[in-house]
Formats: sequence, structure tokens, C-alpha cells
Amino acid sequence: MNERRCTDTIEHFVVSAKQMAAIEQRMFKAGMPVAALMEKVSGLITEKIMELYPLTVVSKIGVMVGPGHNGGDALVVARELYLKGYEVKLYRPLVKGKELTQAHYDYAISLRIPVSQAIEGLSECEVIIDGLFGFGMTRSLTGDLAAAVGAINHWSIPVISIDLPSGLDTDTGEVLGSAIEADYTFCLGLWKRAFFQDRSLPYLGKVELINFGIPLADVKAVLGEKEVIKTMSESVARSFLPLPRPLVTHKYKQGHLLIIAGSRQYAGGVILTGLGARGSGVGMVSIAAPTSLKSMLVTHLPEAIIMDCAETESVFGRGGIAELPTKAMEWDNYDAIVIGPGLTLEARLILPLVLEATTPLIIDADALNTIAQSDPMTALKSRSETTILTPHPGEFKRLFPQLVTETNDFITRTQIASEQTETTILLKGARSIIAGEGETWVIPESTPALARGGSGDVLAGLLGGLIAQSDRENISAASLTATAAVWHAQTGIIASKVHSDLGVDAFTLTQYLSRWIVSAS
Ligand SMILES: NC(=O)C1=CN([C@@H]2O[C@H](COP(=O)(O)OP(=O)(O)OC[C@H]3O[C@@H](n4cnc5c(N)ncnc54)[C@H](O)[C@@H]3O)[C@@H](O)[C@H]2O)[C@H](O)CC1
Ligand SMILES: [K+]
Repeated sequence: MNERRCTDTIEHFVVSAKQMAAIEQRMFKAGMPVAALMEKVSGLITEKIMELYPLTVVSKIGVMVGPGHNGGDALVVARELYLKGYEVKLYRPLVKGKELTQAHYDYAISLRIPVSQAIEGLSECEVIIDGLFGFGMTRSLTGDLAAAVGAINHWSIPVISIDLPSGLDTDTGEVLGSAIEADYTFCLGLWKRAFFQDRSLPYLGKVELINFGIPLADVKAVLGEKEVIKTMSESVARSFLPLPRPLVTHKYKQGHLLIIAGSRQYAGGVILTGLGARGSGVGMVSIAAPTSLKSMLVTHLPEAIIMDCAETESVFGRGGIAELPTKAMEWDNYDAIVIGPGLTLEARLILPLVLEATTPLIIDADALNTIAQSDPMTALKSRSETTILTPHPGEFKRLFPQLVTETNDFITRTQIASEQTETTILLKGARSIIAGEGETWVIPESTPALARGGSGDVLAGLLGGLIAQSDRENISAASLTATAAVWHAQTGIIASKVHSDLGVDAFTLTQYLSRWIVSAS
């Protein structure tokens, strides 16, 4: 495997609370003392806090201390900051705690670090450290705990959460009763699943992984092969791009993508998909679209071959594709097909034929909605070639209503849907999730600037173009899908820096697709 593609480093793995506890136990069993690990971790957190809030700027720091080792970490951080000269005040709502945490508490008292009996005692602090609960939180926050969290969220004092914001479920990111809205979260050792569930984003603030040297062997031993979830970093995504191009090549060697999209009702989606494909660098784009869209498509995408299709009656104002021309259905001519954007539910007339194509197929938008109206499992499982679905949460729910009811976890949902349909699924969101062929990827960064009509059409074209020109023998569909998702998200970030979060309409987005590639050099 290409060395640059190595995802076997600590920063790439994502774990559940149960897996984290098992990994930690292996380290302890091998001889690493619990107290030594807590000192090491807390030393690193202290350094980060001092970088963010130097003594010259901030002096009063409040520390919330819980009963478990998250509270132990908080007490070590409190002690170190106190010894460095900060005015530290503790709040410990639960008197009982784990032995090591109690020992650190006793020592803090012996140093005369003040303790407030009520949360209000922390209201004058300039920063608050949240060490109430980490991955050991099992029950909902109630009573004094919930009230304390509510008070902190109400004040406008910056909050730093240790490991994860107290009150969030480590795996699903759900709020258990009430949760800290942190400004910064220092995730300890390995990324937890909650960091990649959309619902937890408003609570996490800026996130950073504190690498304290968990042995990779312990991670691999606990996760095995089946339960691996990885983040797709920018550098790994770049390594999956079809670069460098061979010096001697021609357009059909660089991939031929067929886009089947558009209707009279939704004429623009097909242009945006075409522009997304253009941005991918794919050698050739063919477009099958309703005949009345032809001249417009030629104007916007002069490089594409436009195959005009007979239209359905516009009784409902739809004007969708009634029939695909024979030329379009010579599937062997294409390296990938994208079907969906702007088709309307008239897609039902052509979809069964397209599903039979022996070409990698990306199914988006109305094609997904159309499949949802039939029997998705049977329709998708019967395909012989790679199939990629790109639903947003609404489309996902229409396709897999039962899964949405049965599991509260976006990652698990995507994995099960992928297994059941034998497809690769990209569940789009603030943190997109990709599952396919046993791989699971999460996308660690994006921007709300991309929450606009047409943004998904661009992604479908970009993904189709990437699949069409890639070395599919050596790169999985899931890896390429995650690469396209990173490319799309990072393009949004780059464009929003120039145009603001309000300025990244789908067309503008397409104009920045190549910037992400050159931004690395
Ligand atoms: N990852 C590592 O290798 C290290 C992690 N450290 C820190 O340890 C915590 C996890 O510690 P643990 O003691 O297992 O769990 P918590 O601190 O999250 O708290 C568990 C504690 O709280 C009780 N409890 C749970 N829910 C509630 C509730 N709603 N109300 C009241 N009490 C509750 C539960 O019964 C337990 O007693 C990890 O996050 C890191 O911060 C190490 O310090 C370094 C190595
Ligand atoms: K915490």
C-alpha cells in the first residue's frame, strides 16, 4: 500500500466507550500504572490550557470535578495550574468518588485549593474546566448535576471539556439529560464516536485529540478487523486522487462518466452535477437529459456530450426523462454512471434499466426517492457492479425507515444499511459517514456554508468523476467516496474563507474544486 495512504496511526481510529475501556485495560494489565497515565494525560491537557489561556491573560479558573477518572484528570490539571500560579476553585457535586480521584482530591485540599459548595461559586471564573464525566458516563444527569450544567451553559464563560462534554453519550452523541456546551474539547487518546455524530456538534466546540501514546497493537487487538472506523484525513484523501496523470494518455483513458439527470421542473441540478464532474478532472462527460434542456446544457457544459431524451408529458409540470436513447444504454462505454439529480419521481420509468447496468453506479436524489417507493433491498442487492448511494438524512429515512427507528446511532445505521443492500453508502451531514465493503469512514471537518440547494448535486458529479477515472482495482469504492466527501467539504471551507458562510452557493463551490488540490503544494 502507498505509504501516504497509511491510515494506521492513532489519529485515524474512532472507538466506542466499551472499546476505549478495553484498550485502557490492556495497557493497565501490561503494567502501565493508572495513576501514571492520569499524570501524563493531565500534564498534556495542562500545557494546552496554558497555551490557550496564559497567566498573563487569565488568572481565575474553575474546575468541575466528577466521581470517576475524568474527575481525577480534572484534579491533576487543577493542581498543576494552581502550582503554576492560577487562582483555582473546585466544584465537586458528588462526594463519593473512585479511589485515585479521592486521593487527588485529598491532596488538592491539603494544598488549600478552595472548594465551592455551590456552582455559583464558579461564576466569577474566567475559564471553566469540565471534568464531571468522560467515557464512563452511564446515566442521565439529573438534580444538582443537571442544574450545574445548566448554570454553566447560561454563563458566557469559556468552557474546556476533558475527553468529551459531560452529559453526552460517548457513542451516539445524544444528550443524556443535560450536557455541557463546551468551547474546546480535548479528546483523550482516541477519537470517540460521539465526535462524528451531527447531534453532538453544538456541544463540542473546537476539538483536539490529545495523543498520549496508546500502543497501536492494543487498539488493533481490541477492534479486530470488523469494527474499525476511521477518519478520512486530507492527506490520505489526496493520496487517493488520480495523480500524477500519466504523461501519455487520452480523454477516454481518464474516465468516461455518464450523468442521467434533470427535468423541465428541475433544470439546474444537472448543470451542477456536470460542473462537479468537470471539477473532478474526469476525461469525458456524457449527459442524458430531457430534450428541452439540451441547448442550456450545451451553453453551460460545452465540453460534454449531450444525449437528449424523450420527455414525459408535462401534465404535472415535470417533463422528466421518458426513455433513454440506445446510445446512452451502451453501458460498456462508461466507467461510471451518476443518476438522480433533478429527475423527479419520473425516474421510475428509467431506473430499473439503469440498475441493470454493468457499470459502477452512483445513485442520488430523486433516484433514491424512487427506489424508496419500491423494495430497496431487492433492487440494490441484485446489482453486479459497485453501487454507491448518497442520501441526506431525509432520503436515508425514506429508504430505511426501520433502521432509523431501531438505532439512534448514525454510524451504525449507515453500516447496517450498507450491509443489507450490499452497497456503499454516503450519509451526508455536518459530519458525513461512509460505509461499504466492510470499511467505515467518517469525515472530520466540514462547514455549514455547504448547507445549500445544489451542494449535493455537485458532490454527486465530483464523486462520479472520481470513480470513473480511478484505479478501482486498488482503491475501494468506500475510500473513493470518502475522498470525494473530503474534497467537497474542504472546497466548501476554502470557498467560505473567500465568500463567507453565506457566499458559497453551489455554482461558486464548483469554481473552487481544484483549489483544494493545489492548496497542498
Ligand atoms: N482513556 C484513557 O486511557 C484514560 C482515561 N482517563 C480518564 O478517565 C475517564 C473515564 O473514567 P471513568 O472513571 O471510567 O468514568 P467517568 O470519569 O466518566 O465517570 C464514571 C463514574 O461516574 C458515575 N456516573 C456515571 N454516570 C453518572 C450520573 N449520571 N450521575 C452520577 N454518577 C454517574 C459512574 O458510576 C462512575 O463512578 C476518561 O473519560 C478520561 O477522562 C484517565 O485519566 C487517563 C487515561
Ligand atoms: K468531561
